[in-house]
Amino acid sequence: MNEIAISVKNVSKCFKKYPHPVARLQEILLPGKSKAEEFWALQDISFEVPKGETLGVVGRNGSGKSTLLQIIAGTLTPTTGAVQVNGRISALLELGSGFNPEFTGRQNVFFNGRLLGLSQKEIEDKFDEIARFADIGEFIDQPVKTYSSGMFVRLAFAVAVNVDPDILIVDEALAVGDIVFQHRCIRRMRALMESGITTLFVSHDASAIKTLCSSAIMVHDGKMYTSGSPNQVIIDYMKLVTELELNLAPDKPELRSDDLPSDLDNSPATEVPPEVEPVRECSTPVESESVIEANESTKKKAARRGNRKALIEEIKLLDQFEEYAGEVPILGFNEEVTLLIGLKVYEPLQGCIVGFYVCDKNGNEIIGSNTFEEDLRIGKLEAGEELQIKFRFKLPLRTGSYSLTVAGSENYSSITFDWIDNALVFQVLPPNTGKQIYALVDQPMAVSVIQKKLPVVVS
Ligand SMILES: Nc1ncnc2c1ncn2[C@@H]1O[C@H](COP(=O)(O)OP(=O)(O)OP(=O)(O)O)[C@@H](O)[C@H]1O
Repeated sequence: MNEIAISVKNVSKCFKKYPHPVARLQEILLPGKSKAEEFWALQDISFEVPKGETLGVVGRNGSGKSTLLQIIAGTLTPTTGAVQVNGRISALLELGSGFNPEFTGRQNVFFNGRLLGLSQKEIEDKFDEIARFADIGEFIDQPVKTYSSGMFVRLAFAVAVNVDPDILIVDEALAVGDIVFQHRCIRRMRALMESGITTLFVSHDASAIKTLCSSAIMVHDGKMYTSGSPNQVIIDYMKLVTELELNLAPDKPELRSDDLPSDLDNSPATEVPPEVEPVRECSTPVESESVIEANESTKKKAARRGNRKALIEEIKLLDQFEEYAGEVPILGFNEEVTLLIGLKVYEPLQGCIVGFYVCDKNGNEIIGSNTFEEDLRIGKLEAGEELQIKFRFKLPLRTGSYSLTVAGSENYSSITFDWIDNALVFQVLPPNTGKQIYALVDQPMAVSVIQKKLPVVVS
């Protein structure tokens, strides 16, 4: 069994909230007459992170993520519960926390290094690498109070990732630096993850969570809402966010497999749309056991959200001959396919936009578009109308299995009426030329070589 790097057991955190600052003083002077209100920022959170794993933490603003990370990093104590950490933690929690504003960047590197348990010699050995990574030039010898927020994060990140931590905790800090720096951070974090360190990564960036993390948790209103694969947690997160926007939020996460029809029962629709599964054409017999497995797993992971003013009632892939490709299509490399989306309107719409993504196993969006971007405008729609939309595109993809996300939103409000993740899974076969595809997508390309002959040496 994997060694556990972080164990969080039944952790809760209660803050006191005072109506005004004087109330805090009154509490000290007149104990027993406190006007403070208790606020539980975290309630009964438990999870474990095995050594070497990268755990993504997602949740809306104020859900308790920073509080949780600060408790794990040891800068806050839990009110109840326990945290056990095996290894040295380097945390990038709040911008500039741990930096003394009067010290120069150089002095802060040494100050922080010592706080993290490194010897003077160890920091001296690492200093050049830290300064190179931060890349803030002469500012390294200026007081950090003169830094821009970008410089701050550069130095903080450079220190955090170069002190040989066993556990790295990163809270959203990557969003502050410029794009070049963000890329450098991601590369460095990947290298650290591959070297076997344990990472906790808080971000609102779904694709960063999906690409960087091996698993994820979602905190909502201070409670553990869901946990699992990054892709599934992001799907649950997006579903909750949409439902909260539409005032449809459930108190608890819903089952994600067979309960799709009932997951929007509170919809304000006047003419109630039928309870539907995400539509797959089921009449064609499945071809093999692996196909059956793929279908079962699709069904388990499919997730649906939206206000149901219109519903996607048909999703089919057609092969290069425009023939139905089956429930779990197996398609050729670069095959031209047609995605057919059938829509039924249940309440009037001020026009709509329908789109799709082809996602890889981690949920990264590889191909996608929508009717608006393709210059196809769909005008006002009345209840009862039905539409069939076709996207035709090629699949220049690496061999493997992919899923389709299909969605529609109302034109002017941009409110989603139906969004189905993992609506359908399909396989892409290797190219029959024998060419090996290493990247996610293969582009046709021209290659040439100019070989310069070495001058003939006459002896
Ligand atoms: N020191 C504190 N005293 C009182 N309440 C606090 C304190 N720190 C945090 N809170 C409250 O606890 C809740 C959780 O805050 P936290 O910063 O952990 O959320 P978050 O998920 O990290 O949010 P964000 O994504 O905006 O950073 C919030 O309602 C916040 O106001």
